[in-house]
Amino acid sequence: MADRPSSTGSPLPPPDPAVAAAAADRLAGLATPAGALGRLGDLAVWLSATQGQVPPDPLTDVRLVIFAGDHGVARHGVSAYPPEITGAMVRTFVAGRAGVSALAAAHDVSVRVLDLGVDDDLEDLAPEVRARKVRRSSGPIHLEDALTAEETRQALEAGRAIADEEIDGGAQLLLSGDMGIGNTTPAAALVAAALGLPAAEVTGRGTGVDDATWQHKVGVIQQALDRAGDRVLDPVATLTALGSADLAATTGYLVRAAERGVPVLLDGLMSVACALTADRLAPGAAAWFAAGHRSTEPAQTFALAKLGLEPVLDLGLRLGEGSGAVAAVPVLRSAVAVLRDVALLADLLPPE
Ligand SMILES: O=C(O)c1ccc[n+]([C@@H]2O[C@H](COP(=O)([O-])O)[C@@H](O)[C@H]2O)c1
Ligand SMILES: Cc1cc2nc[nH]c2cc1C
Repeated sequence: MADRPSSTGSPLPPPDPAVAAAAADRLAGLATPAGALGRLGDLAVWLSATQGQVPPDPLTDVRLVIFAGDHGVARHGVSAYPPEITGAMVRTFVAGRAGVSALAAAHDVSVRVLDLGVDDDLEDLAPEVRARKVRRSSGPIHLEDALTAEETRQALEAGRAIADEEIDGGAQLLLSGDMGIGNTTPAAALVAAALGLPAAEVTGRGTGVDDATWQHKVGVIQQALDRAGDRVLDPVATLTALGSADLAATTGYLVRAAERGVPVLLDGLMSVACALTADRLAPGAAAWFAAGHRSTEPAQTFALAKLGLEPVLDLGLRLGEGSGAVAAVPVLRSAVAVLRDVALLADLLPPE
């Protein structure tokens, strides 16, 4: 696959390599056969390095932010559901009754939902939910730009500020989630743009479109890519042409978490498409990301491969909302527990 160049920035520093080496030493010395902890061991080493300490602290403050927005393209026959669902689901997150709400309650993850571009004023909700709103919906990307350059800047900045708020509030691990009917179309376009792939390879079934709708969706994504032209060489211009306020904000949130040295657990297609964009904007950011799960969307698998991330779970999920990331949190907590609490083999054996 033909890679696109990154546009800006010197590489971000990775999680501390010396701490990673010390964590790997401790892992190797645990009272388990060598390698027996498999990927739990890898995750424990990564978490140690992100925290800069061995063993890592237990994950008691895990926070999900759901970035919500509508997409002009959703009025052009690319989804199995109408755009009115987006605002209704934002109200459902606030009420704590969505799929992700149940998972988050089960796994002690806090949930914050923010309207970046929902095509509904949501005036019945608390002003905090709307405080970062950039606009109502986005331009239909096959016909016009999703955003203006100024709106993209504003949304990226909003995402950065949201990450700062959560980190300053004590987050040890951040999760990103999405809500927006039609959003698998711009997210797949972002991945195609970053990786130089044709629409037919990245297009998935989203909420469950039939064959004819899938074929139409491929055409819409290819038209959007052709319309964007060379702007796909620049990640910010790509967000303006093909993204949306919620996807740009998610990207800013991920970049800022990596800059602040706070680990992120990614979710499905939207989260991972934004992680790919974040790593284009701030090369090295991906070292701060882990993949919660593999979504059924093909574009997510391409983006994960490019980022070098192996998902923790593979459950056939395609809900979005941050659900796959939240479902993976107990696995990360398990990784921390083994590196903290398992005895050292050397301590079990009588001294020679
Ligand atoms: O996270 C994923 O990979 C994922 C895959 C398919 C669908 N979704 C969710 O479904 C909505 C987008 O699907 P669609 O068909 O409307 O583009 C949006 O609200 C997402 O949260 C999410
Ligand atoms: C009901 C519903 C809930 C969702 N959550 C994320 N995307 C969604 C799409 C629909 C249609």
